[in-house]
Amino acid sequence: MSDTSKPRERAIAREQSYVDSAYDALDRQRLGYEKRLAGVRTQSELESAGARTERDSFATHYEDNLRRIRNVENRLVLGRLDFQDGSLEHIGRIGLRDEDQEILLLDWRAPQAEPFYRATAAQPGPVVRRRHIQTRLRQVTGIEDELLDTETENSSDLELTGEGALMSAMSQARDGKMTDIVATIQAEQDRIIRADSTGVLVVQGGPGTGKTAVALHRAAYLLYAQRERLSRSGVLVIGPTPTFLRYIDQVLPSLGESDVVATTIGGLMPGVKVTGQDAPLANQIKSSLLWRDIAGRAITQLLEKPLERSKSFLIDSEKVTLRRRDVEAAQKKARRSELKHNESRDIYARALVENLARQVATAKELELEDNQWIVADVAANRDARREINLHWLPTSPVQLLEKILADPARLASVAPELSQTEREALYRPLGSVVTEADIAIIDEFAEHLGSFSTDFEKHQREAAQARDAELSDYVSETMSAMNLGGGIVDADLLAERVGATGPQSTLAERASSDRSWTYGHVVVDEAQELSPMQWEMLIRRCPTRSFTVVGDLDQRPVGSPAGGWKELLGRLAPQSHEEELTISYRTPGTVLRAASKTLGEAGFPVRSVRPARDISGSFTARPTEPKNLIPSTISAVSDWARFLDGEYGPGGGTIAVITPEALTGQVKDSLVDSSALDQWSINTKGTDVSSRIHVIDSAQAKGLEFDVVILIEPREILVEGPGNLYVAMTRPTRQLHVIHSTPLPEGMEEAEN
Ligand SMILES: Nc1ncnc2c1ncn2[C@@H]1O[C@H](COP(=O)(O)OP(=O)(O)OP(=O)(O)O)[C@@H](O)[C@H]1O
Repeated sequence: MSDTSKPRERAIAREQSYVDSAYDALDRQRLGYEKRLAGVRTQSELESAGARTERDSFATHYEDNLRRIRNVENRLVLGRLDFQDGSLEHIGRIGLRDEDQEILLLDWRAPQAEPFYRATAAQPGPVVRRRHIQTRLRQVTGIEDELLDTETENSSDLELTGEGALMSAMSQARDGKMTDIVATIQAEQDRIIRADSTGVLVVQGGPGTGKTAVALHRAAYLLYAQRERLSRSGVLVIGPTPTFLRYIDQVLPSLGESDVVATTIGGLMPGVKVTGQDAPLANQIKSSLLWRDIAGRAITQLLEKPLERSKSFLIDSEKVTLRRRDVEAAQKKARRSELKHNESRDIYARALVENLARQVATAKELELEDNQWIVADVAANRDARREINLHWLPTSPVQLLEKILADPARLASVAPELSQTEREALYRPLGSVVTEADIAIIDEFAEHLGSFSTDFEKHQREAAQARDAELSDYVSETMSAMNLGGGIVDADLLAERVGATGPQSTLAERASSDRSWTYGHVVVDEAQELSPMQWEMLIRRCPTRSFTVVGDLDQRPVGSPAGGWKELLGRLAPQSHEEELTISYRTPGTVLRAASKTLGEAGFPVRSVRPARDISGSFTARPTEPKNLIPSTISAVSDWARFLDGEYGPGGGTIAVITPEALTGQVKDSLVDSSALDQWSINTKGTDVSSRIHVIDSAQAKGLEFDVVILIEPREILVEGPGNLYVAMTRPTRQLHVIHSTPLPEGMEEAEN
């Protein structure tokens, strides 16, 4: 670098050499793990199972680390803080040290990195300068400095930090995958990300205020700050739709974190797949906490029935009688055990088998204690077994729900609170598919029933538990012998990982396949939609009640629970406290104002949201004839795709056509068939988030964003629900274009003029 070069170029060159040394350190780590991995892999001639297990455990550990290093490669260095005393710190996606163990990069989550997100000109603390470093691949492409020791005016009244980097992040083309915001987290977001994890933190925020981003960065923060606790229990993330989960699935890995289970509410019961949908009334009834009482009644009335009349059998040529009072006594004994229904069945059955065996022994004038073969004969008698089973039926939760819903008389007897109309709304024949609202009920039933497994499965489970215990001792010895561990792995964890067979080797995979798994922390996105039953299910997943709950009450669909957050959270309310996010980083001001005006005019005023930026002309509307609705849509998609080509290069950016529910299929088919759109990929399956063009309804649009939204017939979407229209209008980052053959809703018309 010559002396004549400008100060900015010199600064970039200096940062480049720092960034180079950070990547050198990352490469050294990578090489180290690659070597060790190759080393354990070459130990192929291992005789004992223990030695093989040891090799596998280390291989898994090295592979995990290599994956983590690969994931943080992009934009490794985020920026730098200069302090009053002349010292400086570089902030990175992960912490790194050089060969002399000196800190090269501070992990963004370290307490010393906090001022990078929080220091302001008004409250700079010891910081004199904050520098954002922009990189592409391993190249520094720009720096942005904020001097905090001078009375510099913030260019907006929003107190945005790193405005240049933020504006550049916000105006990037969307590609169907959410990216992390670690370089540009804003102060109000950072306070939430680093908040204490005890209790229920509720984050209310309008569309685009970064609730999802904040919730995921908070998960990464907690995994860092409480590594010890959370690496054993994991974090559960609940999202609204499978498409949404795909949309966010890169964020945590890019922050170097993977011990997270991300699922929808419908995915929370291992082995139960949701393929159906309830009508609104059935959905509403299934949300009610009433099912907690129904569960108890269903079990006592349907599965633990009294014996109406005594039954006699011939066993070993002796006549024995199963009496009503003996069945009752056996049931009482089983209930006293306080085990769950399926699990206490052995106690019940053993009592009755013994009762009948005693009758046989008495008739034969034998001592039962000396003649245990009689017990075996009774247990093997088909008639006796059948009758005993009938009064304490082992059942799976799905079977129990099926049984209740398929039989109106049964439903009436276990749910007398429901009206005839409500019971009719719930009816469905045996063998029907499971819906999302069923899941929380199935979970409640499972809680009362306990595990339902065949004897073979029981035996397998016990054997696996014994194996895990042995393995844990073994790995612990090996670990101390090899000086491994330190921080994120411990003997039990490693043993669990190694001991698990087949693909179920990561904590996330094991947690998601175990209904009774309890997580260390639960993050709930789009939380405004959860029903009381669904909250109950989540409390079970995290009995310590450490939750981050993010959502927007204004985006509630019709039929969602009413009231504020306290009402919504039910039993979680006493532990909850609320924070608010107020600045939208997605939606241009013009579009936000149009949405707010439209909802206000329709009689559903929404909370105010301050836009971080505006794009003039970002809201447009075009009337059309009903017969031209589809051709107009096709030509709008084509026009806007070309517009995006011009803005971001060919194929850049995404377009969503958001339609009323009834039109989605027709519009999608027409777009797919249209030769005018041949050159662009259309998401036909629903989950293909990387397509350029999407045709969805407002429910499917939840949580997502697109460069351009083409909104069809907004008046009809308003009829579906004000929350639906609010969601649909606030998805674009660049342009909202409305096509309508019916008049625009009132506020929208004015906003357009
Ligand atoms: N600090 C930030 N820096 C850069 N981009 C940000 C920041 N905060 C949020 N964003 C971006 O703003 C967009 C909206 O964020 P996000 O989806 O988290 O909002 P949300 O509040 O969950 O929205 P909604 O309620 O509408 O689903 C995303 O593209 C996100 O990356």
